[in-house]
Amino acid sequence: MTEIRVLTDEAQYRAHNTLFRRAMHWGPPTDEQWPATLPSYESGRVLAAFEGDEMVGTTQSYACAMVVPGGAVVPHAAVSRVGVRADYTRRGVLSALMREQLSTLPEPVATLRASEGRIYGRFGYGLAGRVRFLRIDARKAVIPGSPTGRVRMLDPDTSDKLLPELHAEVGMGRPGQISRWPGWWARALDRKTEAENRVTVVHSGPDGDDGYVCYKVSEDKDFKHHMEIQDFACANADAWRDLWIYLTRLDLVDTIEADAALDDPLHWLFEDPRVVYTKDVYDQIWLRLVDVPRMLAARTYGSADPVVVEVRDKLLPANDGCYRVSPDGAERVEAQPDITIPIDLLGAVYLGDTRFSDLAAAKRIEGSRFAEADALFAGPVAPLCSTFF
Ligand SMILES: CC(=O)SCCNC(=O)CCNC(=O)[C@H](O)C(C)(C)COP(=O)(O)OP(=O)(O)OC[C@H]1O[C@@H](n2cnc3c(N)ncnc32)[C@H](O)[C@@H]1OP(=O)(O)O
Repeated sequence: MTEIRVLTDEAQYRAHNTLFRRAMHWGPPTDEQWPATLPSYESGRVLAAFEGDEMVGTTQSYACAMVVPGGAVVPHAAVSRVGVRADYTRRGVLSALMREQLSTLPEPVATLRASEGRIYGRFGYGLAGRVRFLRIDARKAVIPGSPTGRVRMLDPDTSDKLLPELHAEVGMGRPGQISRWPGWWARALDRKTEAENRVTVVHSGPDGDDGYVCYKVSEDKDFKHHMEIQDFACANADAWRDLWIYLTRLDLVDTIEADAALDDPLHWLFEDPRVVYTKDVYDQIWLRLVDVPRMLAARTYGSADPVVVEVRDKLLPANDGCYRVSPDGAERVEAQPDITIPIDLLGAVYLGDTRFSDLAAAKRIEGSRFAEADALFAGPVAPLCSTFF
């Protein structure tokens, strides 16, 4: 009989971390890694599955906040470290963990990064945001014109102090972006394991600091230099352009690799748009609406005639019901539905990455008036989450 417990002390957290890491085929946390990992264990949010006294499965979540279409910021649970001991898989351990976690989360929405695409739909998570992985030919990347602001390089101590504050100001510009919690920063800024050889530069415009980029450059066996953009956030187009001017004018860099939103207009910066090559598009945000009435009311909607959407949610049946969505908002109603949609697919359309008409074409949902629903849920910009957890 699987029992789910809330873990409470450091020894249990370390066992949790070891189990999760083994499930991912990684070794246990080293003594060097552990001090920066411990702050990522938040009291009350760490669950483990037990068979008798043996820990056999893990999950946890971090409390933070997420931007929804229209710009509102709502409480959000970042779900992570899901793992089941290899000798206990396919016996319902993950299912028990997910049921317990979903029924006790205080936040109205949760997201996670999925190791595999077939796991989380059954628990109501839908693929809600994708990301492009770009490679830029830095030797040919010419941005005409001059920068408008100033870019300055930070020493590591200044960067450690400034970045959390600056990210909170400039890093929440798209639906799907999430705030960062202290345990996230503890790991990201840990110079022993993560931040070694990382460079941070900050952009300032007329109103002060308004963007930053963190990058690392490494050299391969053929003496080519490759830059990896690790973190990039800015509040406006001038900061964005100036930071890219800085990056592409750096000496001794052959290629630059970066993540970007599907609609990122980066190629338009360059004289030759082909210097930006999309290497891959992969799924990033898997989103679970935990409290559907609250989340439908939190976002804004485009212009179209109202549509009644019927939601079906086996795990959290309080969400079941019909919701009338219009440009003025969303409310629960007793009415004939135009569209019936399972909770995972409502998650998929929520941030605007996917359209109802695409799901209908794929025979994943039924109903009518998909064009109106598309117009209501469409957003001006594609979602993105630049915070890996
Ligand atoms: C957010 C993150 O942390 S992502 C990281 C997830 N972790 C990993 O990938 C680590 C390696 N894998 C594991 O630890 C485990 O196999 C897990 C967590 C993926 C699944 O745990 P299990 O306890 O085996 O899942 P459980 O037995 O509850 O299965 C539930 C259902 O999901 C299905 N399922 C589980 N894992 C997979 C998978 N990898 N691919 C396809 N289906 C899967 C099961 O077949 C089962 O289907 P059913 O309900 O139709 O019978």
